[in-house]
Amino acid sequence: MSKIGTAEWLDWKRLPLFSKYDAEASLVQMCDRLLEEATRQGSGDDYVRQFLPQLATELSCQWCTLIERTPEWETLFEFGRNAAGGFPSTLCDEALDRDAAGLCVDENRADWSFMAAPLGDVRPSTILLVGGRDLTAASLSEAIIAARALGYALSIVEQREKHLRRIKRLQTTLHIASSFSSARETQPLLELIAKEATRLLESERSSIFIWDREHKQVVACPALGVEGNTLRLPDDVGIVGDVIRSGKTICVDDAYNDERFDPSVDKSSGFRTHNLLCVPLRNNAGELIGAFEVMNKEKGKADYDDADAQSLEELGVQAATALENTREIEQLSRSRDQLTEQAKQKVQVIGKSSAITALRSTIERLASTDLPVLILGESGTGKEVVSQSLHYQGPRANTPFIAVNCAALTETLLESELFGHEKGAFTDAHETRAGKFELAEGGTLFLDEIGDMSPGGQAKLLRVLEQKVVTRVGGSETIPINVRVVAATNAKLADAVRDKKFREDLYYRLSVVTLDLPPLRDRPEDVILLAEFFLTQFCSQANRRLLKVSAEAKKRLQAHLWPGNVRELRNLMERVAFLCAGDRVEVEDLAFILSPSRDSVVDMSADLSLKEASRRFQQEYIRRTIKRVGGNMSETAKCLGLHRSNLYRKMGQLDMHEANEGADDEE
Ligand SMILES: Nc1ncnc2c1ncn2[C@@H]1O[C@H](COP(=O)(O)OP(=O)(O)OP(=O)(O)O)[C@@H](O)[C@H]1O
Repeated sequence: MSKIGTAEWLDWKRLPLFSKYDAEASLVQMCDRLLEEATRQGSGDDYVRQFLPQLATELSCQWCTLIERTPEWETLFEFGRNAAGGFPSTLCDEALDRDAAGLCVDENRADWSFMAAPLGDVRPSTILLVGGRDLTAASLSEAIIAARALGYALSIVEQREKHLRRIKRLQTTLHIASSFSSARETQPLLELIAKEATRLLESERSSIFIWDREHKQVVACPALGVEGNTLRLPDDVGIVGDVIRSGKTICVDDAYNDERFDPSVDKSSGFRTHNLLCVPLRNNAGELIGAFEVMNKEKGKADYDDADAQSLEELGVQAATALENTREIEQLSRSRDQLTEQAKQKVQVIGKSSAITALRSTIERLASTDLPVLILGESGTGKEVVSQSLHYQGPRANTPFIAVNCAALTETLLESELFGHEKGAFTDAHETRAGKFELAEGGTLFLDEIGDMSPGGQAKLLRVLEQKVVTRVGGSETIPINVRVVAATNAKLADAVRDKKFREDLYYRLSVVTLDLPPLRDRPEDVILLAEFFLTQFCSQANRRLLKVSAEAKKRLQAHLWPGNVRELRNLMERVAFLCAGDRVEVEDLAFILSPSRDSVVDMSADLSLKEASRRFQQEYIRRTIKRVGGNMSETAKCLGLHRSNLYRKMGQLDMHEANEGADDEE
């Protein structure tokens, strides 16, 4: 250490005024250039390295250095050689304490002096120290000006670098957030969050602790090194517990010397935490959902600081939002799977006849393909059930199944119904609406009663099937579609083709595979199976014990001709389930319902209003007509003097279930 004599001092406030002709004037110009350079330069320290030799010349000194007390004195920049060899620590300490520039002579070398000037409040622990042979107190004012200028220059660049670092981190956070948003599952997302936090915060490891309020626990995920990769801990223990309780960030520089630190996680994972940063994890609504922690800042980096905390908090907001999204997606897909499973259970093609057994195995084979299927059969034979079965047994099961009753739509409506329309495309088009093809995207579109489609409708449908794009009515944009089309009809479509009522090209496109459903009267062995299947469904709906069917009643059911096919049987079982008085279905229960004479009788015994009496009469009358014409709805409509779509509407108004089954998409 250098010995120094009595020092002379000058502080910033007592700096004399000087004119542009004074010696200091050129130094002021140098400082001006220094500040300009620092402002221009984005980062780096070239401007200081260039300034020190110029300053040495200006002050006529041989050694020029910037040193910082941390609390030991450390050299930041240096130019020239300290010929005295020693270091005037007393002068430097005093310069900082007094906030004044000081000059003293080295006691071992009378020809060598030191001059120390503090850089001021912007760099409170740094000083400019110079050494040389010809230093005099006259240079103190120059040293103090140069030191101040250096302080401002360093702080300008420091601030700039801080801002640049912040911008870079924000950019990285944004980039990371976009990778979070594409995650669909929680577990891989948690691993991604941990990986990105580790990288962004230059750390060794990161963990997310999800707060399970109900069980007063936090769940560490991923808990690296822990068996099963998850770890549950009480929510009031350790640093994480403190963060959860206070909702505030905690930074720890020496974990094992911090009494809040709980080493049990280290014990379970075999990891050794040195320092850590733990921030509260909040969702978009600001609710605390856990804590987010990074551990062991990379070697060679400073400890975690406020900028790190800010970055981790910001990343935490993105992580929490993404986690909530994946949870919602998972919940939705779970309930979607449940709904699909329920739908699958409901859609069963019941029967043990050889025709139905063969049909089931054909459905199984066709379900995995995208082949267009045409289902033929009398009304009520199960065409829609078969089409649903094709859908739910195949890879499209989780996607929409949309049914359209082509007979229930007029030609003008059909187009907008199938292909959608733009707002204002026609008088009633108040809003833009997607068509059934769009709604069925990825899934199956069931075109029921295809035989009743108008020629114009057939032409448009053919175009869509060929080009696999739809254009909304009134729109110009073509929308690509990926939809499996299954069509059905109770008409003799081949005859309609021969009679030129149905386009041949469309017929061949739709009927790549044809399934012909036999009427119920041709498969009496299925009747009891179906009756019991429906009875189970309706008894549970009616909240009553399952009804047994007596042997006599079974015989009666099998003897019936079932003009309305399975639908008729189903409706009968519905009425039985609700009306049967005993625990067993006896032949009398069926005789009452199946008897042709009773079929036409409307119970007028109760005190009915005229409106209710006529409603019941209409129901009965329509039912009777349907029965009379063998369940053919077009025929029924004709007999009743109604348009087919008006018949469906009427039946809907009369709460007749047959209407829903027959005209799902009735306008
Ligand atoms: N094999 C079957 N197994 C189970 N239920 C069936 C079967 N066949 C028909 N059904 C039931 O009978 C009713 C009528 O069937 P569906 O609507 O599929 O007939 P459809 O041939 O499409 O009639 P329509 O030609 O009048 O539209 C439905 O409730 C359906 O669930």
